[in-house]
Order: sequence, then C-alpha cells, then structure tokens
Amino acid sequence: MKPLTENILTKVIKKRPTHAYKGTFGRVLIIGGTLQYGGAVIMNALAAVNAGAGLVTVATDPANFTAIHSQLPEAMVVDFNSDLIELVQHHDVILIGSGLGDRLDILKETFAAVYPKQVVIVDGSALTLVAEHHLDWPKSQLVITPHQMEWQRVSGVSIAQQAFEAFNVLACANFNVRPILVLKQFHTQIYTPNDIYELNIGGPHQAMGGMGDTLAGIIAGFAAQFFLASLSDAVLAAVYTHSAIADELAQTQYITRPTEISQQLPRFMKKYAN
Ligand SMILES: NC(=O)C1=CN([C@@H]2O[C@H](COP(=O)(O)OP(=O)(O)OC[C@H]3O[C@@H](n4cnc5c(N)ncnc54)[C@H](O)[C@@H]3O)[C@@H](O)[C@H]2O)[C@@H](O)CC1
Ligand SMILES: Nc1ncnc2c1ncn2[C@@H]1O[C@H](COP(=O)(O)OP(=O)(O)O)[C@@H](O)[C@H]1O
Ligand SMILES: [Mg+2]
Repeated sequence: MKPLTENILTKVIKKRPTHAYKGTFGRVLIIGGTLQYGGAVIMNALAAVNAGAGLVTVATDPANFTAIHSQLPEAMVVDFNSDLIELVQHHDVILIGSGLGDRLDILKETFAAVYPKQVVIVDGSALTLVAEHHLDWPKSQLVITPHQMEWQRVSGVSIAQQAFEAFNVLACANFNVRPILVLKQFHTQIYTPNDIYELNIGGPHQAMGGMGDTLAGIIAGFAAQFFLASLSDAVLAAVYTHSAIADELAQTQYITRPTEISQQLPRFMKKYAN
C-alpha cells in the first residue's frame, strides 16, 4: 500500500485556461435527498460547486428546492420523480446515493441510462440498495465511496476482514465493472486499477454526519474538471483535499463541519494550481 501524499494535488489541480467557459469544467448531476435526507444533497452540491464543477444540477425531492437555492443559487434543481433518462445522459459525472433512502426505482433508472464514457459515483444509500437488491453496477466509469459497513454490505467482506487488502482486491475483481474503491474510515484506503493508497491525514474532528456526502461532492467536482488527469488521480486528489482542509481547520477548532470544508475549497485549491 502506498501513502497518499500532497504531491497528488500539484499533479491534478491545474490553472484554468484563459479561454475557458463553464462547459470546460464539466456537468455534474447529483441524485438523492429524500425528505429525511435533504441535507445530504445540499452537502454534495456545496462541495461540487466549491470544488469548481462547471454546472451542477440536483435531482431531488421538490421539498428540498428552496433550501438548495437559499444555500447555493449556483445549483439547478430537478424533481427526481420526473423522467431522469435524458437528464442523466446530458451530464458528464453522475453522483447518486447520498440520502437516496429507499428509492430503488430512481437508482435502477439511473443505472440503466448511463453510458460507458460517463463517470458514475455511487455513495450512501445507493450502496446499501445495490447490496440488498443484488443490482449489477452501471456500465460506466465507476467510483464507489462506501464506509466500512456499506462495504461489508456490498462486498460481503466483514469489517474485520477489511484489514487485509487482498480481500478487498478480490471483492473488486468480482464486480461486473471494475470500480475505483474509496473505502472510508480513519485512514481511508483507495483501490485503483493499478495501486492501493492509504490516506495518512485526517482525524476524529471529521467524525460527523455529512462528512462523506461532502467527500462525494468533491470527487464529483474533481472528476468533472480535471479530466486530463486520470480518473484515479482526480479521485485521489479529492480524497487528499477533503482531509487536508479538515486538518487545517482542526488546528484552531475542535470539530470541522463538512460545510466549512466546502467553503475552504477555492482558497485551498489556489495554492496548488499550476
Ligand atoms: N444531513 C443528511 O441528510 C445526512 C444524510 N446521510 C445519509 O444517510 C444515509 C444513511 O447513511 P448512514 O451512513 O448514516 O447509515 P448506514 O446505516 O448506512 O451506516 C451506519 C452504520 O454503519 C456502521 N459503521 C461501521 N463502520 C463505519 C464507518 N467506518 N463509518 C460509518 N459507519 C460505520 C455504524 O455503526 C452504523 O451502524 C446515506 O444515504 C447518507 O448519505 C448521512 O450522510 C448523514 C447526514
Ligand atoms: N476518525 C476519523 N478520522 C479520519 N476520518 C474520519 C474519521 N471519522 C470519519 N472520517 C471521515 O468522514 C467521512 C465519513 O463518511 P460517511 O460515514 O459516509 O459520512 P456521511 O454519510 O454521514 O456523510 C469519511 O471520509 C471518513 O474517512
Ligand atoms: Mg455516507
């Protein structure tokens, strides 16, 4: 296992080309946020917008529309009960699952609509639904972001067995599509097709609801915009950025709120752009 270091940031984060426009930095579609979990998609979207995604749309329960607009007027909204097929196909990056609750119908419709060029990030409730209903993974570039219990549900590898990387590698090989696995925990591990990395920064100041929703949004923003880097590198840089900002904040704070991490993204990223 390789340590994930700060070097990944200068490798991935690039100075913006002068003639760029919003389309240069990708279209992200976030799908999730049932009534109980509206906050999850707000945190996804705050992270994706602050990470620099060109256009961000949130497909969610209409009850969340006003809250999303008041927090983040940069984001667009769509009713997730409407026909999603065309919408899904018009985006570069799809992030599905944070606060998706029990909406298996929406997950199946999305997985069926995606095509191989798209990046699909599967988080939160979507992972639990895949496990419960034995769904095939979407035929796309796939990133999954489970915490240890979600990974146990999805892969059958128990939390105790997860300490042995060979079990996790084997489980990934059994997928119908090869994923990039972000296995979240204290010292998160990232399984890419070529290597396994361990994050050696971050800490218990991050142990708070919404922290994973925020990471998923940063991954979406980086995947949308840093497409010249490999998808693996974009994911690695996002994982490092999330905890590096949290650690900076923790120098003077007891806890680091997910929404604060998102607010710091533009300032933090500027230091590494070259
Ligand atoms: N404000 C919001 O709207 C929030 C919505 N959320 C959404 O709530 C849904 C349910 O997710 P949850 O993760 O809360 O519930 P889950 O039931 O999926 O997972 C929590 C269970 O996993 C266990 N566990 C074991 N190892 C763990 C680890 N390393 N990290 C986290 N849990 C571990 C916990 O003890 C607990 O029993 C997801 O869709 C998620 O995106 C959460 O992100 C919390 C905030
Ligand atoms: N003690 C800790 N040290 C480092 N990182 C942590 C710690 N506790 C939680 N995290 C990080 O917080 C995030 C939690 O993700 P997740 O459980 O999916 O949160 P949520 O679903 O509530 O948004 C992960 O990125 C995880 O690595
Ligand atoms: Mg989560």
